[in-house]
Amino acid sequence: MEIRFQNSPAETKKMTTEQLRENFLIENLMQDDTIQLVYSHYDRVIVGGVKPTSKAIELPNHPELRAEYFLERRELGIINVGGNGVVIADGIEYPLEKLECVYLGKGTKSVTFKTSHESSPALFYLLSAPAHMAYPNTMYTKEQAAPVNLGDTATSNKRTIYKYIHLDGIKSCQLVMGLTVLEQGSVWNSVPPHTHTRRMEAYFYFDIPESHRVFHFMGEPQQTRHITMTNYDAVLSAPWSVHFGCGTSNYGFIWGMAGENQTFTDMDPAPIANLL
Ligand SMILES: O=C[C@H](O)[C@@H](O)CC(=O)C(=O)O
Ligand SMILES: [Zn+2]
Repeated sequence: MEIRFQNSPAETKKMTTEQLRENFLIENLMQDDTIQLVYSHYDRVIVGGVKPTSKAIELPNHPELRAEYFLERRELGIINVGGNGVVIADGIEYPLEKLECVYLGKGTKSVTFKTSHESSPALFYLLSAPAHMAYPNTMYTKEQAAPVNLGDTATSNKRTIYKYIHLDGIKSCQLVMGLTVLEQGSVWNSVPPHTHTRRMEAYFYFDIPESHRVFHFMGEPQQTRHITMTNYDAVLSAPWSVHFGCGTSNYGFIWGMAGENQTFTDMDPAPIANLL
């Protein structure tokens, strides 16, 4: 597990492209028969990826957690962006098709990931945050996520938001998690932009065609920077940072947050006309 400490706004505005990428970009999350984990000190969130192909993969413990097992004092959100797969939590199987989600609460001792068909591996994206009580392990399909249509083709941001873990969906201590899919011809996400200094956020981009890229914007609203994202890359958004992006094609992304509150609409607008 890689550990990433925090960066201040003052430090971040002096960073080169390479430094921005080293500190905020998370690459290579999906590698054959491995689990990849990155511990961010922004709200102590762990971002991960699991790609089981021929064998089952277990969620490991890590000495940095000083726990008996990974979820002893943590909760975990899992969304599959690949072929059909199964998450097994304390002996109970949760079959997950593409874009389905399972939440595992504090106290879940054993977690195993499996692919159903080796020819089309499951790709599990993980987001974990510290938890103070045990909410029940719960699975949701796309339909249960109450899809909401947002944006407009005129502004190239027509998209559908699926909310999985939030106040009116799967209950959690602090995780808020879901995904957004852009329609063909729509390329801008999360516009108009916002910050929420009460919560960090992480974006994980998927379904970006191989020869295309998403330019993910970050930084203080009057000190924006961008990070060029490839398919299956994630990016950390500091609580003080904007997070929005523009692709050279349409794509999808998983968003997830943890911090002071779980109110999805608790956002401070960063109006487009004020961005620098
Ligand atoms: O705080 C909320 C997050 O930034 C995302 O949910 C925004 C998003 O998915 C979108 O507008 O498409
Ligand atoms: Zn946000």
